[in-house]
Amino acid sequence: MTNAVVLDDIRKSYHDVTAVDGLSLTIPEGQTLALCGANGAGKSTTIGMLLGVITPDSGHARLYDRDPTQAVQRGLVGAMQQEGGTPPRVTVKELLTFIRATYPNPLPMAEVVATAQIAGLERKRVDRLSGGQRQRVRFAMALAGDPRLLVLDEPTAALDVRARREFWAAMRRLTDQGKTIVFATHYLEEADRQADRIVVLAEGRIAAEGTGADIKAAAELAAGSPLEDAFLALIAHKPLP
Ligand SMILES: Nc1ncnc2c1ncn2[C@@H]1O[C@H](COP(=O)(O)OP(=O)(O)OP(=O)(O)O)[C@@H](O)[C@H]1O
Repeated sequence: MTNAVVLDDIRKSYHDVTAVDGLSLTIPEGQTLALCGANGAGKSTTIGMLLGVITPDSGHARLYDRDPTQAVQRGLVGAMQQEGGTPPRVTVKELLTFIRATYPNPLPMAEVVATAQIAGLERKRVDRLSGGQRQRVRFAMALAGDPRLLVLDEPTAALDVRARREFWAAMRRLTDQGKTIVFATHYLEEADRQADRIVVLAEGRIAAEGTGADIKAAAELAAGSPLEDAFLALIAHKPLP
């Protein structure tokens, strides 16, 4: 089986803060993986190293058995990081046209627009969108190259209830096509419902992983308990950042 992602003992510190502390993770192609953890647990730093935008102090990340930067350049990966990434003064359509042109086999514009639910926004300036609209445009940017792997840092954070529901319906269509998806979230019910596998990070390490039921078992809770209870039990001894 092809592995989309291999993280091998990656570490990253910022001065005296250890953001990621020897994390190893293999994600087979086609899997949907949720990365959960408290503020400061190391999710975004892990995603940054996975994408090759943050260099690990030690260990290494491989995507499709390549260097992450090379995999990104080949259009194998589409990413939506937490903030920024949209230039001012261009329209949504101009931005997506430009991005699609940088990929060898981009997704047809109509499919990008439909999947990211941005119909009607194409002529708007990117810097005049609402938070939720901008988030959907950033999702469209991640989709534009028709990547095999989508890496999404808190993709539903600014979405309203309907947009969130439609986002997950679109994600299910993508997983049905065999895409691999890695997403970070604070919404544990979303992780439980949408992911094949949940990884709980605490202080830059994997505190528990598996299905929602596995996470509850790791926290020694009954299967019917809310995942949030398991999560809080697993990170209970960690101080607030
Ligand atoms: N560029 C940086 N410079 C200094 N410290 C950093 C930097 N980036 C992250 N950190 C620190 O590393 C730790 C992990 O941060 P990271 O952003 O990976 O966490 P996170 O799990 O994504 O948090 P959140 O849920 O709040 O987005 C935190 O203590 C953070 O303050």
